[in-house]
Amino acid sequence: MKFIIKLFPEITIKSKSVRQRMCKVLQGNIRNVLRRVGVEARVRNDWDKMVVSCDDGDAKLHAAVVECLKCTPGIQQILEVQEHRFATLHDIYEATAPVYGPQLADKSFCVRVKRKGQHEFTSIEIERYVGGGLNQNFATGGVKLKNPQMLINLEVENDRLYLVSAIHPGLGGYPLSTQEKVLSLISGGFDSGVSSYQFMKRGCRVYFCFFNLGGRAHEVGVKQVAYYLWNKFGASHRVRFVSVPFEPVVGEILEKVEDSHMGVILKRMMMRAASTVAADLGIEALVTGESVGQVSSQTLTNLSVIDSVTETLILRPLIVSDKQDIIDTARRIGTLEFAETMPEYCGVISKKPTVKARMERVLEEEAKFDFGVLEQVVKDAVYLDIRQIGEETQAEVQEVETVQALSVADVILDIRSPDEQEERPFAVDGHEVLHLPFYKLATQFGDLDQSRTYLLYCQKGVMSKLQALYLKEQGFQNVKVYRQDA
Ligand SMILES: Nc1ncnc2c1ncn2[C@@H]1O[C@H](COP(=O)(O)OP(=O)(O)OP(=O)(O)O)[C@@H](O)[C@H]1O
Repeated sequence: MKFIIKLFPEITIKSKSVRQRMCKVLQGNIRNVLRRVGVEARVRNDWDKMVVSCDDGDAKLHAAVVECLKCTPGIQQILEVQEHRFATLHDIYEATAPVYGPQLADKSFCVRVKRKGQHEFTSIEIERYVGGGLNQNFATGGVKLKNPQMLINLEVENDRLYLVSAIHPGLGGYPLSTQEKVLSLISGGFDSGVSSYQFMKRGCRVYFCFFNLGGRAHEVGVKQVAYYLWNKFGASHRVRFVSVPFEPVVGEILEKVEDSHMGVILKRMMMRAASTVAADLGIEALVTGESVGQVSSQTLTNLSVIDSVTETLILRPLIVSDKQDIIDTARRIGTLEFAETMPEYCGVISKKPTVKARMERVLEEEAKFDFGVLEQVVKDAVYLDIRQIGEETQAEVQEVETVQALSVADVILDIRSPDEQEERPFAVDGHEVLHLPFYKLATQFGDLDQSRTYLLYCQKGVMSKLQALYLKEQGFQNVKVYRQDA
């Protein structure tokens, strides 16, 4: 299969050398992400577009290739094409007729051509020639320029003809890693997932930093979101997931800091720790999901007090976004369901948080805080290669059996999101498959018939392992993981 990749529009205003560098990066990124789904692709750079050629086998793999390209930053549009060489106008018709002619029975149609290069004919002449030929030689429903039942898109460039069979919108943005790295403070809610995604789309390698405020389930959940985002939009490059065990800091704040200042001081502690982690990773900017006024304590005064704790640049891409827009983006990128069910583990919620923190007062409160505690948690931070999240889970859940063979009493529990279930229906011959999306497991697994054994199924086997671990922790022993290729 061949794909034409239309580059992000901003590339046209880049200098030749920047453009070359960005294209080279994108070429590599495309190869990398396709390799992850088992496809070795050739990527030809043609200045204003790229042509990706690969053997993508069956329909399932083809869909996986398209999905990868749709989620790769720096791509504006993806055209599925057949490539032909031609010399004359008639050659174009000859290549087009066998592909589209049989599909045109009784259908109105229209031919649209985009042309580049020196030719003896114009785009309109090609449209007329090919359209006329198809209309004469096949039993079509006639040419209709407005709202035809079938639109035939052709791209002509020098001596190459591309027959376009499908057009998919790309992500836009910049190719990943053409911009510098950032450290995203991720808490698993709607906001930090979206802010992380925005930086990936803009071409930054997004590393993740999570402050564990207490709660294994929260950490599992946040790891899931970070892994999901990386796997979907950023898998061309390795990044780290850093988990900082922040419970001792929370304890220290609860004990020593006056109630109204706890929130601001917790954030200042996070920024101090994140700056150290960032410096350690050679990263110059932190990203958060904060926006003005979202909660009463996210005032400009407080944000400014928070910022002053570090020289590291703090970026807040959602600063003026409306919550509904953030939620809509979360839904579009697939993080909504994670966020909706993320357990809240913040014990440091002031009953009456200050909206106008004063610096002197903050310093006074912080003077009571033992900074040795902060130093220690930063030392204890765990740095994971994000790919390890899958592997780590595997190691942690040794006691969760992964099975391939099914016994009659087993029930497969498909825990994928409803969208995914609809897109890629999953069935096993002669076996019962129940559907319970992962975000309902915590509340509804207990309602299932507990005399049965449930084999959790998801596409990649990562989520099912994490969830199996979680259920085991909740005391359910009747869970295993189901892999077709276990
Ligand atoms: N436990 C945490 N670990 C890492 N970052 C955090 C944590 N808690 C908060 N943050 C960062 O601070 C930002 C604001 O957090 P806050 O709790 O005030 O808002 P929020 O609405 O809960 O954010 P989100 O929707 O991203 O969870 C988050 O977007 C995130 O970037």
